[in-house]
Amino acid sequence: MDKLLITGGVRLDGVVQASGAKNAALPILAATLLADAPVTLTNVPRLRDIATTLELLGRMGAALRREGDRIEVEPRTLHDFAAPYELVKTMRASILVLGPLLARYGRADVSLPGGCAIGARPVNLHIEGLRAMGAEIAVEGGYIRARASRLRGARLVMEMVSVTGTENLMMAAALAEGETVIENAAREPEVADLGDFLNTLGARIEGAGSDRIHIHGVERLGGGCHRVMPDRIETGTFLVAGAMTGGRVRVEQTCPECLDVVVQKLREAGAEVATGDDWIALDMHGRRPRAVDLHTAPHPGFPTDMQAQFCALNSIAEGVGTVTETIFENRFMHVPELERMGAEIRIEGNTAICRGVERLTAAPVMATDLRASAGLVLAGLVAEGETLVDRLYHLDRGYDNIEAKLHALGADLRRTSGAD
Ligand SMILES: CC(=O)N[C@H]1[C@@H](OP(=O)(O)OP(=O)(O)OC[C@H]2O[C@@H](n3ccc(=O)[nH]c3=O)[C@H](O)[C@@H]2O)O[C@H](CO)[C@@H](O)[C@@H]1O
Ligand SMILES: C=C(OP(=O)(O)O)C(=O)O
Repeated sequence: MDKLLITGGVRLDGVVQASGAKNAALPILAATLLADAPVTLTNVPRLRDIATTLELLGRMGAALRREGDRIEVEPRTLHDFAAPYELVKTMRASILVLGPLLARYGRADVSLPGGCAIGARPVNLHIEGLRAMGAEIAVEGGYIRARASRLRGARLVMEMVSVTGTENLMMAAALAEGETVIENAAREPEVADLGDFLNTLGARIEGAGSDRIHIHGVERLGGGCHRVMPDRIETGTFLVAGAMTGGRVRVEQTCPECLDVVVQKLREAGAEVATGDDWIALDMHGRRPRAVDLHTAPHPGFPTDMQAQFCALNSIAEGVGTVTETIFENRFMHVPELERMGAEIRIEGNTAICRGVERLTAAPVMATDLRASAGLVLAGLVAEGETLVDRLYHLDRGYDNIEAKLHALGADLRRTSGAD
């Protein structure tokens, strides 16, 4: 099992290119199932979750070709309409094939994802929305078994803001008969990117990226080409790395307007941050960050996927900072590991109260989920000594070549196999 060995204490300095966004590429790959012609995607990140999605699409019968960051999908050879438990359990985003399969092929058997290390993660809103569009859905044996001759457009009012829920329903509605309106839709930029992709294939979607999405169902979707948007969470992670090490980091090929709140928090932490069309440059001028207070919220609020990284920042910052998690009930698994490195953090309900320490000390730590791993890597970058981050497969789900990118910024780290 791969581990990351990090020698802390280097002030990061340099330029890094953002990869394509995992959380845009996954729904877009699922949406290729709606098409009636080949689809080409570019800027697809090299991640374990992408490999899992390709395995899923391949098992269903899609023909796939991958070259670097480019993936071609021929969906017309599809013959199997199931997402089995063994794949869904490794990647919750598999639930995103539910809407496309049902809308395009009239049937889908998708394993229930269940919870994961960060919380319960229910999908009742996906099921209720599809039912409102006329689908017959049974939940049995751990599977969602959905059938529909043709979905009908409907007015869907989301009781909670759900990112994958909005995406599943938007994809299903693209091929439904008539009009669908999704109220209280998730406003994440990745939802907008999915809407743009579907419109490229011939869908008629307005308002994706706002809280009200209007979809005029069409008879068929054709092929097309789409460039996946940049990864705002990867971008934010590198910026926090710059801030924590007192360094200077410029992220290019990214999406500054998707990171407004994160940039605001970095400025509050004392960083000088400049932005351009597609770049963000952070300079911490060798200073120690100031602790920040934040609470996670659906976009445009502070992203839950950046919370662990800011816990790491607060752990070495000046002062006391509070991080309140409102999306998931159990997303503080990084806290006990940070404490093993000397962080002083107290959890009260859904808030982590952190009094920054002058320095962390290296320790072997264990990653429990994707962003927790990112938080521990960041802590390792500033800790005294050699930090060994175990269970790196979590990190590989969502960070494209992270060690090479950090290395380019001057970090001292290397991947080791379990045998080392
Ligand atoms: C709003 C939000 O920040 N969503 C995050 C969520 O997306 P993801 O799509 O995984 O989760 P949702 O957005 O659906 O969940 C948001 C909230 O709604 C609840 N819920 C969701 C669906 C449902 O059918 N019933 C229900 O009760 C969830 O328990 C959660 O508290 O995790 C992703 C991975 O960390 C993040 O990238 C997203 O930013
Ligand atoms: C937890 C994440 O992903 P997933 O929803 O695939 O578990 C994430 O992107 O931070």
